[in-house]
Amino acid sequence: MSSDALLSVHDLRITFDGIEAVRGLSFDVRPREVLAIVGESGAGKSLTARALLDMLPRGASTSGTIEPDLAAHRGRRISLVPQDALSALSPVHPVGDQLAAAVRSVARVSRKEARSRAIAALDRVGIPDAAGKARAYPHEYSGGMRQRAVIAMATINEPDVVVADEPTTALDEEHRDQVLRVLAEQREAVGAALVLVTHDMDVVRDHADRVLVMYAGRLTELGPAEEVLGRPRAPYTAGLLASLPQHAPPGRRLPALRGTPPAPGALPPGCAFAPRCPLAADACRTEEPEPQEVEGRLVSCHRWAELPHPATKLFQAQAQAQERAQEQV
Ligand SMILES: Nc1ncnc2c1ncn2[C@@H]1O[C@H](COP(=O)(O)OP(=O)(O)OP(=O)(O)O)[C@@H](O)[C@H]1O
Repeated sequence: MSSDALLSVHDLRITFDGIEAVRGLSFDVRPREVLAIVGESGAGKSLTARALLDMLPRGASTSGTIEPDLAAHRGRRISLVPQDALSALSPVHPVGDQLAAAVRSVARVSRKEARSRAIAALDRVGIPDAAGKARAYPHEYSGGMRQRAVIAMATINEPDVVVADEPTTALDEEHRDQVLRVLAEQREAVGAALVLVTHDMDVVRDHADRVLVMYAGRLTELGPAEEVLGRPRAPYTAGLLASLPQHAPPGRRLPALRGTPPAPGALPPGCAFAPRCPLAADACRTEEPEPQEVEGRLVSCHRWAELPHPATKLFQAQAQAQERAQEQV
C-alpha cells in the first residue's frame, strides 16, 4: 500500500459461477481525492465500488485485498450514495428519523441532538424547510430531493470515503448537475474522498482529480483526470472520448467507438479491447497487456506509444470505414 493511500485495492477479482467479472484490479484511493471510475456498461465499475463497501451481490466470490477494512465500519468510515435513492432509504420511516438513527449508530448523543444534526444535514444539502421535511417520508420527496437526502445520510457521520455509484442516473439533466454539485460540496465539507462511478466523461472532467478507466473487468488507464482526458494514452480511453457528442462529425449521432464490450464469459484472447481497437496488432490478439507506468499514470496497452494525438480522427475513420462496409453488405 502506498504511503499516501486511504484505501488500497490489490489484485481484486470478483467471480460469479467461476466467471471473472473483475479481473485483477489494483488501485489506491487517496485522502480527499475524487476518483472517478469510468467505462462502458459491464466493465465492472459497480462491482468494484460495491467491493469497497463489502456490499457485493449474492453469488459473488472475491479474492485480493482491500486495506484497511473500512467496510467493517460502513456508515461511519465509508458510505454509499447509490443510483436509486429509494434503495438507500426505508419507505416506512420519516427521513429525519433515518438520519438521526444513522447519527446515533456511531455517536452517543441524545435523541434531541441527533434530530437537530439530522435537520442541519438536510439543510446543508439544500432541502427547503429542513425541519418540516425531516418529518416527511421518502415518497413525499421529489427524486432530486431524495438523492440530496441520501447524500446527507452518506456524509452525516463524516466518513473517510464516500462511494457514489452512478448517483444521478435516475435524474433529469437539470437535477443531475445540482445533485453532483451538492455531492461535491458535502464531500469537500467533511473532507472525505469520493469514489464516483460514472459512464459520463463530462462528469469526470468537471469533478474528478483522478480517473480509473475500466474495460472488461480490468484497468485500462489510471491517472490524473486532466492529463488522461487531455491526452489519453490507452486507445480505449481515446475511443470513449471520441464518442462524446462534441467530437462527433456534423450530422452524425453514431458514436465513434463501435461495437460492444465482450461479456465476462466470452473474452477474446489477448487484449479484450483488440477486436474494437484501430491500433491492434498481432501481440494484442495473443497477450493481455498488464498495467505499466507511462508518464505518471498506468496504462494497459501494448501500443500506447503508437496512439496519435489527438486520437479522435483515428476512431472516426474506423467508424466511417465500418459504416461503409455495412452499407456494401
Ligand atoms: N449479480 C450478478 N450475477 C452475475 N453476474 C453479475 C452480477 N452482477 C454483475 N455481474 C457481471 O459483472 C459484469 C460487470 O458488472 P457491473 O455492474 O460492475 O458493471 P458496470 O461497469 O457497473 O456496468 P453498468 O454501467 O451497466 O452499471 C456484468 O456485465 C455481469 O456480467
